[in-house]
Amino acid sequence: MVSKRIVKVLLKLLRVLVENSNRHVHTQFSQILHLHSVFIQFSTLFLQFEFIYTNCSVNSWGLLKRLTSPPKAIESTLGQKKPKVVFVLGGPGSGKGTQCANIVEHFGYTHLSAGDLLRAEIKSGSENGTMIQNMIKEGKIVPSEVTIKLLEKAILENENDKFLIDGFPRNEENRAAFEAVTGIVPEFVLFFDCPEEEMEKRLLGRNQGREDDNIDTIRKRFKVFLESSLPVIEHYNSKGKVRKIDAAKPVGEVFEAVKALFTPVKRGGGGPLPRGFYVTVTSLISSSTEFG
Ligand SMILES: Nc1ncnc2c1ncn2[C@@H]1O[C@H](COP(=O)(O)OP(=O)(O)O)[C@@H](O)[C@H]1O
Ligand SMILES: Nc1ccn([C@@H]2O[C@H](COP(=O)(O)OP(=O)(O)O)[C@@H](O)[C@H]2O)c(=O)n1
Repeated sequence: MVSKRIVKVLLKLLRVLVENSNRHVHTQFSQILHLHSVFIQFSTLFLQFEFIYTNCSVNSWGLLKRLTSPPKAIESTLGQKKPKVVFVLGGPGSGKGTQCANIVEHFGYTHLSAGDLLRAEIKSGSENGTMIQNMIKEGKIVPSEVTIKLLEKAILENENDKFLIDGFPRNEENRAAFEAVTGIVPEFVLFFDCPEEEMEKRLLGRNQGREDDNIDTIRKRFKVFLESSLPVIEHYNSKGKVRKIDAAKPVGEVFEAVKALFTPVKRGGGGPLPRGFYVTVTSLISSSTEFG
């Protein structure tokens, strides 16, 4: 250790000074002796500090830095990464996951499905598992804190800087909390617009063994989508961020429309929803909902 070596060199120097002492040297010698004693005290303290934290398996320099710098907020961690984020929204069964897989393949994004992350959390046996499972069974939205933590971890663990966040934000609480905690503003919001009858048919035929793909839960999810998720799309529409896709078409045709949004030279296939735009998902309710 450097400090031990310095102490040894100093002691050697002192010995040489004592051996060759004369009157002139003697005055300097007492000053050096004083300095030496101060130095020894400091070194001892430093060695004790080093010993304690090495034995606590903590890097003392790292610990010092952590103690002297303010606690890092999630925002600053994600803020440093500055990921490019596209939110992928749409009703249950509108084809979000299907199209995300295509975008990943063609445009190098990483797909993060909020629903998949929550299902993985249940499987991992986490303490939140039972709560998440019950919420999903009821088609309810899991508290933002839980979902945001999972998203943040997934973003930070991945080296990519381009992410498709699928199925999030699903309500105003999701949206506001994500913005407040991460500081991330989406590049745009990809909105898959699909009528209820089509989504219901797709979900009942999805066959992925999902507990929530039964008619009772599907109806609850449609209701939650209308009441809680559409206002989020409306919010982003008012900021000119929504790119609407007609998701009732066959997979290939839907992807052609999606491609246009991700290909810079061909950009222009989407664009913000015009004021007074009516979405087909509003067949879920008796009257249409007006955006803008
Ligand atoms: N454009 C489409 N036309 C017909 N079926 C589709 C289309 N897009 C997706 N599907 C099918 O519908 C089901 C739901 O699609 P998925 O991508 O899982 O939707 P979401 O992620 O929005 O819930 C899947 O079985 C999928 O294969
Ligand atoms: N942001 C989110 C996303 C999903 N979820 C839960 O996960 C369920 C499934 O979401 P999903 O995105 O995988 O599936 P779809 O409903 O879009 O088909 C939702 O019905 C919610 O219960 C949530 O609570 N919060």
